[in-house]
Amino acid sequence: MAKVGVTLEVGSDGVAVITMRNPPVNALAIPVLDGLQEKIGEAMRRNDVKAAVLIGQGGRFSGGFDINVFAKIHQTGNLNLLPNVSIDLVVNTIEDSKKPVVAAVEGLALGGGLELALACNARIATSRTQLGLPELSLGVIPGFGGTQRLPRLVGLPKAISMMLSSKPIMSEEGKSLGLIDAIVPSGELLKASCLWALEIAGRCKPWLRSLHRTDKLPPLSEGRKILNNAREQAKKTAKNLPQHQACLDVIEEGIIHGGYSGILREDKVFRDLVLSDTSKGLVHVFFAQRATSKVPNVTDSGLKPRIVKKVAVLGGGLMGSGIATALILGNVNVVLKEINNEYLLKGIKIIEANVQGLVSKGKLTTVKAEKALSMLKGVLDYSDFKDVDMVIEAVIENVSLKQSIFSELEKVCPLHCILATNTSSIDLNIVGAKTSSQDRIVGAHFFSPAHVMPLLEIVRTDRTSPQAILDLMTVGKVIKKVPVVVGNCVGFAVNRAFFPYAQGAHMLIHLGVDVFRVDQVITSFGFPIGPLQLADVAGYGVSMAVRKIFADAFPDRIFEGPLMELLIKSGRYGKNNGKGFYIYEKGSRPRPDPSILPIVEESRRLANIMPHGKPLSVSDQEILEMILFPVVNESCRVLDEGVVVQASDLDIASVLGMSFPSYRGGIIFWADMVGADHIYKSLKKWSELYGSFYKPSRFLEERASRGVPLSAPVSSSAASRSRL
Ligand SMILES: C[C@H](O)CC(=O)SCCNC(=O)CCNC(=O)[C@H](O)C(C)(C)COP(=O)(O)OP(=O)(O)OC[C@H]1O[C@@H](n2cnc3c(N)ncnc32)[C@H](O)[C@@H]1OP(=O)(O)O
Repeated sequence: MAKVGVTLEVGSDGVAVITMRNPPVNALAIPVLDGLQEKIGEAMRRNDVKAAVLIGQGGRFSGGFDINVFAKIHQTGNLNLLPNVSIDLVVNTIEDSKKPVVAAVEGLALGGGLELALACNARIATSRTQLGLPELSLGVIPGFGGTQRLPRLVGLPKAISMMLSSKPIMSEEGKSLGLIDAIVPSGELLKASCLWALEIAGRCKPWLRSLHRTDKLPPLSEGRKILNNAREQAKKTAKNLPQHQACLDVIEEGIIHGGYSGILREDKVFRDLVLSDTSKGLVHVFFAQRATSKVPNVTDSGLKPRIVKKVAVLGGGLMGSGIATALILGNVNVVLKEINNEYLLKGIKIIEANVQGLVSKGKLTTVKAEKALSMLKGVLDYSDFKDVDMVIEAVIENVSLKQSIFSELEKVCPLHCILATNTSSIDLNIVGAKTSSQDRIVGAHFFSPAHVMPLLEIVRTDRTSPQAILDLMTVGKVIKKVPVVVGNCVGFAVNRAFFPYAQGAHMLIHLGVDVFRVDQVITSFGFPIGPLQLADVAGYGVSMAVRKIFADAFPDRIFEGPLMELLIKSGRYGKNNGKGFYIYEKGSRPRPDPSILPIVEESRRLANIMPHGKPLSVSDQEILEMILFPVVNESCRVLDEGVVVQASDLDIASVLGMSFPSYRGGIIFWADMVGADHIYKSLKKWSELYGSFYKPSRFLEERASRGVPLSAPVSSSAASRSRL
């Protein structure tokens, strides 16, 4: 039996059981869709069939249309690869069939998977089954009729919220909304669904066609009001994303002109959106994120991850407490060690506040919060370290302190214990220099706030064992992070690639560009905050320390304007002391602080880099490029040195660690969309005008001259320099 396809089996009760098979999630690949057309058609023609049940193999109904098809269309531009499903299969073959079809839904029904179920005459589900239409998160809208049938089953407001948020609901909620007809235990799903289908055929249960229903739809004027509110909301929350407004327009079409008309419009808009840059970026991110789980010589080496039950966190500062919070929320026992009672209590308080914050936002129940906090133990010595499986050190960035901690850890922890450090800047070989456990030493670089930011950069040296990496990757996944394995270098992948980000902003300010315009351009591009507000949030002390590290490592390409020093001298440290580029007041959005301008003027005067002493006149596009192209340039060096396994890892790291807009696909994907040639020529021009900060890297120059995308794998000679 082929691994991918559809089977039909007719039972003695006269019910045809039609099973979709495409492990692991029964994605609706073309052979599955063809198989459905064929087998459902056959069931409708056969005289021994009274009704049909649609089910997915292996406890999962379907994860939706095969996203690989989108990727193929993005590569080729060939829209003909999209099958005609919405009318031929979903309306004509399923919904308008002469015999009832019931969906037996287990595990998950997402996207096209749920849309098939919506077209069936009833839906029977197991408990805790995920139901959702996440298409907008891929830059498209539902394309198998979901925009029309979901509002008709659950009502307009709920349908809009499910589609615009892309978040699934559970079958229990689906039952209360009328999306699901009954919830049954897993072992009884097929039997109950067959019975339901027979009862519809026998007219003991209503024979409902979702597209024909209107009972849950509001009157036209109310519907328009709901849609207009959603449009206004989406303008704020989904800036730059065409699929949100398009989805609302398509829903409206169906409310005004009827479901079938809505289906036709949906099909057209769906096809237009598949080719949008947004869809290209988001589909790339979907696969890139999954590709981070495949690390050569680690995940393919046959090793099994060991269970990590207990982790010690050293240091209860902001990072240590955030890491401890993430661990206890993931059901991992944590021992938090500090050097004195005062610091320990401070750390525990931060953790409690982190957990409480999630409860207040409705993201965690009180019961789960209590359970999480019960997994935390504060200590002042190493006696509890004798049975820990992993230690994550998160003390201040001080080489000799870290070295002495690691040599101590080697003595007090069991032999299998992984010794991880959260350093963001110190070479791991130096951290572990005074131990003989280099194989167990690994970087666990979390991003602040560690219990919120999804990226976990796992830093390996040439001596870190594959087992230690695999175990840390597994812990990362348990605590719902996305682990990206990177090589050991100054700043690792993310901070290294983005070190020119703040400096690019400072360069522009000193060239005479308005401070707040810089942030505005960057937020219009899609970052949540600009580089100057980011400096406020991180604190100027941190910015100065980071700049020093990079200035030492890469003196040839650093821009050091005097602005930060002047700000600190005038008593400004950023958001922490309430004095930054912006004014921060509780309950309102940060406002630009005009009192910063004389300091900026003074800094410009001291730096004296404005051409002919006059402020540079630039467009918003140039501002964007003068900040992001240097980041692309440094990213090229990261690729050239083999710091990441593949270019797409840097995309994911930039999205999850730096909040680069996901719909632009990540830093390298975006750069390839812009074109290496344009980036190279721009940097070259600016390097001649403004100095070596902009000097194009060898890698960029080579790719641009050969017309090879930056994302293409590095050559074998470069791969031999890999740090992985
Ligand atoms: C016309 C329609 O309206 C359009 C659509 O239906 S678009 C598709 C809508 N569906 C989605 O967006 C769901 C996408 N998938 C997911 O969110 C998650 O994979 C999931 C919740 C289904 C399962 O998650 P999880 O168990 O963690 O497994 P995960 O690692 O993500 O996926 C397992 C494998 O299935 C693949 N996969 C999952 N959904 C897929 C899909 N819809 N198409 C193709 N492959 C898919 C993944 O790429 C991964 O492959 P890999 O092992 O080779 O890396």
